[in-house]
Amino acid sequence: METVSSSLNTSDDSGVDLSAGLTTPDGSPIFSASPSTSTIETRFTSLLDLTTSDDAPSSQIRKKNLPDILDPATAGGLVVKNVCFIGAGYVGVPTAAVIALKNPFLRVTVVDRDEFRIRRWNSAHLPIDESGLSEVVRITRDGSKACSMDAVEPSLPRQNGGASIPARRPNLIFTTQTAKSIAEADMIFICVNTPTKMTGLGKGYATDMTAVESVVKEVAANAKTDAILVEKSTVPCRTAKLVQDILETFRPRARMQVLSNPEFLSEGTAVKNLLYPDRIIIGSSNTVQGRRAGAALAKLYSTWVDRSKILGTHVWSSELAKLVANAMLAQRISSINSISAICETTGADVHEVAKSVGLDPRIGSQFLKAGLGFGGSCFRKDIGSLVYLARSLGLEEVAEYWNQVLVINDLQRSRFARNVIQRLNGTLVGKKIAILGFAFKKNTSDTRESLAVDIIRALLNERPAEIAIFDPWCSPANIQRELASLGNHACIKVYTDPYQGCADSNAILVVTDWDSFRTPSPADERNVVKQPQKSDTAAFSTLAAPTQSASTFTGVEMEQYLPEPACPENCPECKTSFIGFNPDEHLEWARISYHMRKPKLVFDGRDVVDAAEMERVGIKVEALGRADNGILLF
Ligand SMILES: NC(=O)C1=CN([C@@H]2O[C@H](COP(=O)(O)OP(=O)(O)OC[C@H]3O[C@@H](n4cnc5c(N)ncnc54)[C@H](O)[C@@H]3O)[C@@H](O)[C@H]2O)C=CC1
Ligand SMILES: O=C(O)[C@H]1O[C@H](OP(=O)(O)OP(=O)(O)OC[C@H]2O[C@@H](n3ccc(=O)[nH]c3=O)[C@H](O)[C@@H]2O)[C@H](O)[C@@H](O)[C@@H]1O
Repeated sequence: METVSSSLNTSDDSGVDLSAGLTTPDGSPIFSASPSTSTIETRFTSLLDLTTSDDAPSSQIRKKNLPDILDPATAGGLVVKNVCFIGAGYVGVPTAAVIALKNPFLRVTVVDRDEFRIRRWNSAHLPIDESGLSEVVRITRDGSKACSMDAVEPSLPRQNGGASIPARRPNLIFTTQTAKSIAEADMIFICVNTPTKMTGLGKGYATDMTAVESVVKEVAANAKTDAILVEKSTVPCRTAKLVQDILETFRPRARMQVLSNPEFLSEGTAVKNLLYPDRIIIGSSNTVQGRRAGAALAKLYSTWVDRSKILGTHVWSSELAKLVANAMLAQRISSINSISAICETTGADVHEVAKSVGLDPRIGSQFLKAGLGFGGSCFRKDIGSLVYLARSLGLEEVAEYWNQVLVINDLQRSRFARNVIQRLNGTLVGKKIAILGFAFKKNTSDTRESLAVDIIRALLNERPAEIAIFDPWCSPANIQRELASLGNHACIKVYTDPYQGCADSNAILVVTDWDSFRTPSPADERNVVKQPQKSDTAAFSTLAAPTQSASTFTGVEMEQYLPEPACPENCPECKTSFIGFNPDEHLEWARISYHMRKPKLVFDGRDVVDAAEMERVGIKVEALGRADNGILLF
């Protein structure tokens, strides 16, 4: 990596007293043996060894104000020209694409061992559906033409009085050439998956570090000696030590720095979250080199993120903060879901309770939506990781506290399935059950940790005639793949037409909160636009600091786009492109009701249908978190 001259003092410049002993805020030695630490598993014992010579614990940093990570004195002079993202998934690509967009002179390479995925990222058929992502990828991967601002968005503020958007060269590359891409990079982001271990030590809780370990070995073998390695994947606290140890083992003379820079985006709003982040956390070791590396990363973000939102922390704090953020969000969901069970038998309405509680600004309204529990690829595994960490430290009560979030989460689906079976007279034999929604939440086609799978598993035991699945956005192939864990069941069918899927069903289960399943209301009409707005695409091109108002998109073909890569003859994706129901349309519930069989029940697991409206079309609704109509107390 190129280094330009810097005023950086090589002695410690953080204002932190590094001579102090390794102590916690209460003065006790960090991670000192507690009565139960003898049970700490060996893997964590080695991770907990804090005695690296160039490092200081975060407790010492906490005693003084953190230095501004973008302070020129901290920043040093590292020049980053090439970055490499390893892992072309939900995190790797949106993050790489937005960094490429906002740093047009940076060369951004995304590598993945999955050739199919990379081929699709290089095609007109992107493998991940995210609002605004195809626009950003087209501009950064293909470059763009100069074009007039007026053609794009007359109301957007002009830069330098100019009325045109300059052309851009491509600066985002997708490839399977891992070794070459790593070798060229000044900074390498690890964005590979970190699922839960399914076998062996810590199974069901501990993080499976196989992919991270394999990537770090590739970095050790191929990277520049002073490359910066960034943990973007969500990893257990103290992974940076593990990474550093692997680097030192396989590349003893290298001087690579390891940073933690966790990602907080949510699927469905990834581009928006990346363009307007709440915060950027950059964890580094408490050394001159560590802070310098952190500052080099902070500089990439500072091209569009206000420096007040870029927080430098110690690397362990950064790693742990990501797990804690997810655990606390999930904890709110389990908290309100635990109340939904009480509501169902008392006559209270959990959604009214949540609204009443959330109006207290100290509590806030977000993540208080009761439903079937949280799905998706991260909450479960990240809480599992936290539980495992606590257990490994001998903190059984802490582990149990967080584990309870998972227990309540599973309970929601089993309560829901049990209610379905009971309301259908305790038997599903000869009955058709339709499932509306397979994605783990609306506005994504991600089927990982779908809530539907647990429900279907429970229903299958009752030998239904058919379980029909419809989702407006998930491809039938992905749904089938996700169902493979249930084994072969001829009664499960996946439909691309909701009306066919629901025809002849005795009951319909609403499993995903898609707006299209809602009974329309005037409020819905006002909120239908979820597509990209012209102004944001314009902001992409001008590199103007985006305004908060330009936070949605409208998917208009922009005149600065260059043609997308042409598909080969017989392109498999052109043939199999999934064209389902338009997610912006509302289901016609009257039409569905007409073709249903008695007792025409809808079990609403997501609070999306209005019981009175449904009653009008002949459907009875059983809503999670609301009293059964028969149990009203007054
Ligand atoms: N999905 C999300 O919304 C968020 C995920 N995260 C974290 O980011 C990490 C990645 O998650 P996703 O992007 O969802 O996963 P993903 O499964 O979509 O993508 C991971 C990619 O890494 C590739 N990969 C695995 N091992 C590789 C290797 N040795 N060499 C090259 N490529 C390799 C896989 O082929 C895959 O394409 C995880 O740690 C996750 O917890 C963090 C925030 C949000
Ligand atoms: O680490 C990650 O992977 C990400 O996990 C979540 O993002 P995501 O899983 O994409 O989706 P969320 O919007 O958080 O929803 C997760 C699940 O909780 C459910 N949920 C959410 C909110 C709520 O009030 N109630 C509720 O049941 C959703 O339906 C969904 O099944 C976090 O919100 C992100 O900040 C984080 O970066």
